[in-house]
Amino acid sequence: MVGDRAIVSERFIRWRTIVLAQLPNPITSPAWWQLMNWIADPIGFQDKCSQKYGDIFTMHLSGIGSYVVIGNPQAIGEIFNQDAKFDVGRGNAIAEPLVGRNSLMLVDGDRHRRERKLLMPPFHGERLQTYAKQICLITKQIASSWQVGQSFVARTTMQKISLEVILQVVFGLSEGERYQQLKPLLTEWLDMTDSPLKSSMLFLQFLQKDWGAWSPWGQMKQRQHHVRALLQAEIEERRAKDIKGRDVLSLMMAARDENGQAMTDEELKDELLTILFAGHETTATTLAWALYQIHQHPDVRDRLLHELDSLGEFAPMKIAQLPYLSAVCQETLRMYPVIPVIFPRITKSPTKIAGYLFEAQTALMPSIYLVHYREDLYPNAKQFQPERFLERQYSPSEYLPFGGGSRRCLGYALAGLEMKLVLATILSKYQLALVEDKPVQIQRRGFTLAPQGGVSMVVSAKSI
Ligand code: HEM
Repeated sequence: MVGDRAIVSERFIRWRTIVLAQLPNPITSPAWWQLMNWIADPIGFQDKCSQKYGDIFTMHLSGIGSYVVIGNPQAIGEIFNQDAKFDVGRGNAIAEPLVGRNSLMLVDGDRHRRERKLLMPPFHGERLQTYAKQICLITKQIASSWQVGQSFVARTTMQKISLEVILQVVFGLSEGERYQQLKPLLTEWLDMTDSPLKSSMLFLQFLQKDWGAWSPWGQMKQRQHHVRALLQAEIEERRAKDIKGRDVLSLMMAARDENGQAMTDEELKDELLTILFAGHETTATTLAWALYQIHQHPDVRDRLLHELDSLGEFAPMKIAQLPYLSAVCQETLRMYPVIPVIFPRITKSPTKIAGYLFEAQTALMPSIYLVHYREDLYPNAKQFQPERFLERQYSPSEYLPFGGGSRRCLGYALAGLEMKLVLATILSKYQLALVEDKPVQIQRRGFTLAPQGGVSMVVSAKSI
């Protein structure tokens, strides 16, 4: 028996070696070790691998699969330019337990094009202007409880703001019993993966066992069930009362595809959860990093305040156009990609990228982190220098915080607007300071990367 097992495992190792040998620069450490590193420290792991193997290498994550990690902008440009040659949705199956199988993130081909067409309008163009005032108001309301001398955790407060934005702007909920139930429930649900250890249940299938309310996965499923039931009740009530709001859910319910088909209730719920997961933590975390960097650099803060003052009035859409504020947000997104890699692109047929011919079914994973820290593109890449975005234009494959091609983040315009308006509202009313002088480290939080400890801040002064 032992001999049989040895032969089988030897065959497996030989097979894996052949498969990996066809992919560029395979990492040689065991697959389980690579998975542990990927979960615990995806940034340090990528740093070490790129130093050893260059800007294109292959990692093998035990139980998940092999990925060709790409930190080379030319190669990424080739991928973006050949969108139709790749599937993306099926590579995101890992997110299905959270967002549901109809999620935009999980579908491909015509289905993806249809869903994107239905979902795009509420997040772009004039629609955005209607959300601007709401975002400023939400920020003012949440910050109004701050007292001088009071400390707070920036990420937690930014999460309150971004959750409220999603609830009001997307779900159309700002009061009532359903809103009161959903708010704490969503926070508890999202906080279930707030450390690398807790995040491992998203990556390790053997932890995804529902053994009732005492098991972490059981609790996860229970909360999900509860959230979905509340969303279903909201959809049914709106339909029964023919309520037509200006929020994204109302627009989604009214949208029809080219065949006159509306979205089903399951699709509506899956897309709401997709927007919640994709849009809320990402924006909150980036805002926390922005506050951290702005308060580490008094010159940046002074220049921002000067720019805001020069406007005279507090006009949201003018704020959104301010060049230095925009550069501060861009530099924050460069240094702290909340999602370190974009969605894997899976070749549908043999495809040539960067001189390599990849067989069908190869997963290519462009790395935002590796590109954003290239010294040839961003000199002194470890330093926060917003000016670089005023001095130079970067191509879509050199600067990709929101991914690219046909899968580019659906909410990039909303996220950009929200970041600028929240920062402008807070900076013009409050003087804040960092509680600690030491550097804040990056830590995994679910599928995202966040500041360890969340960035502790204190309110030093308020202006009326
Ligand atoms: C700072 C905030 C945000 C960052 C850094 C971010 C980043 C990203 C990235 C890197 C992708 C993958 C794109 C690719 O593979 O090419 C993505 C996809 C996506 N994002 Fe965002 N995002 C943010 C905010 C938002 C917001 C506010 C929403 C919704 C309102 C949103 C909704 C989505 C959706 C639905 C997708 C999937 C798109 C598709 O598959 O077609 N994101 N995002």
